[in-house]
Amino acid sequence: MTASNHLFDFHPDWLAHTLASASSDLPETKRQLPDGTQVSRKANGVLWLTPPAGRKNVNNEALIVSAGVHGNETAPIEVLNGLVSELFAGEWQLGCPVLLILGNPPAMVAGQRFVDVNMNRLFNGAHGQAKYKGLPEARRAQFLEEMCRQFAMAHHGLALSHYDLHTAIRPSKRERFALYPFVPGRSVPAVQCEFLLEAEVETLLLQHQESTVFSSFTSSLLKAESFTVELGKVEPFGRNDLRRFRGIERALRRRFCGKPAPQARPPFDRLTVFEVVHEVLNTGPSFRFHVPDEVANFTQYPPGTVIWEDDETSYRVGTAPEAVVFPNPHVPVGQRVGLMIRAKNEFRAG
Ligand SMILES: O=C(O)CCC(=O)N[C@@H](CCC(=O)O)C(=O)O
Ligand SMILES: [Zn+2]
Repeated sequence: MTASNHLFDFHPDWLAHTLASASSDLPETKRQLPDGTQVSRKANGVLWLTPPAGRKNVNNEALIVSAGVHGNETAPIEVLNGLVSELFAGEWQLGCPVLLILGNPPAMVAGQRFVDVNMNRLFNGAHGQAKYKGLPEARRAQFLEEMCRQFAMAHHGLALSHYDLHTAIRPSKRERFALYPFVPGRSVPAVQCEFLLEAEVETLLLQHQESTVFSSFTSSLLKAESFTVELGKVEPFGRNDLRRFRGIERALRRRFCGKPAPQARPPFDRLTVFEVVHEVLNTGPSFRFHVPDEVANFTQYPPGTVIWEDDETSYRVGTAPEAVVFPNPHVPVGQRVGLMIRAKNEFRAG
């Protein structure tokens, strides 16, 4: 009997087990891999991995990697599941502590972005708002915050990074891009830009304000270097072309193994950096969004274009062209309808 089928109650892998247990409250279960790596299944879809004492942590780091915070964004879930299967099969050994999270198992089973409420608007304490009281997604966000807090405390001497992996609803003129949460006074470390390039992510958006997304919580509260990483387009389980996700898979495997970073190589040796200049919010019944439904991420608009208006105000593109990301007017009042971004600079590796 292998460690994996024991831990996953005889399901073939972590993902199958997580889907089958989506509506259960599982107790913590611990196992040890043959090389001494400790595996703790903290709850459904949450694995806390610790290498054996004495193994050198070459990059002096601890990693949180999440996927499935939106249940229909399946490719990164399949990537993480594949890496867990490799580790459990002994194909490589763990080089640093890792917390792996499949965010919203009931939404994964339903094949939906969320069940009751978008979980990626519930972090940084937003889960405590009265309107979310009693909702399973609010409880899960609170639990995930607590898991991350405990993991950060347990490894407080190590550099903490968090990669929250997603796929986008719309097609994109830039296939893969990352968002860097806003924390006053900080800038993106070169080593993180190099990691994004290693993962074949060539575009970075700098957020302009703190928010209630998962990566903003781990950045602001846990001082992690965190990113939301958009890796392609939403597809159902089994319909992803996983060859398009090899970059992130390779780069994460390398970090999990604790190997040093490789030299950046063309074409993945420069990162285009954008800054968010305006967040479009649904302002209420008179809100009108002038970006059509089929527009791709990174579609550019010339100066002066009216992007949205309501009966009181409007937003026009400023003096330089701006592009739209995540256009989606079908959100509750007060929530994000899209981001307007402007090119800032380029990061060149090496
Ligand atoms: O394609 C879309 O419209 C949404 C894709 C997605 O889920 N993106 C994240 C971004 C989080 C961030 O701003 O860091 C989200 O909307 O939650
Ligand atoms: Zn998402």
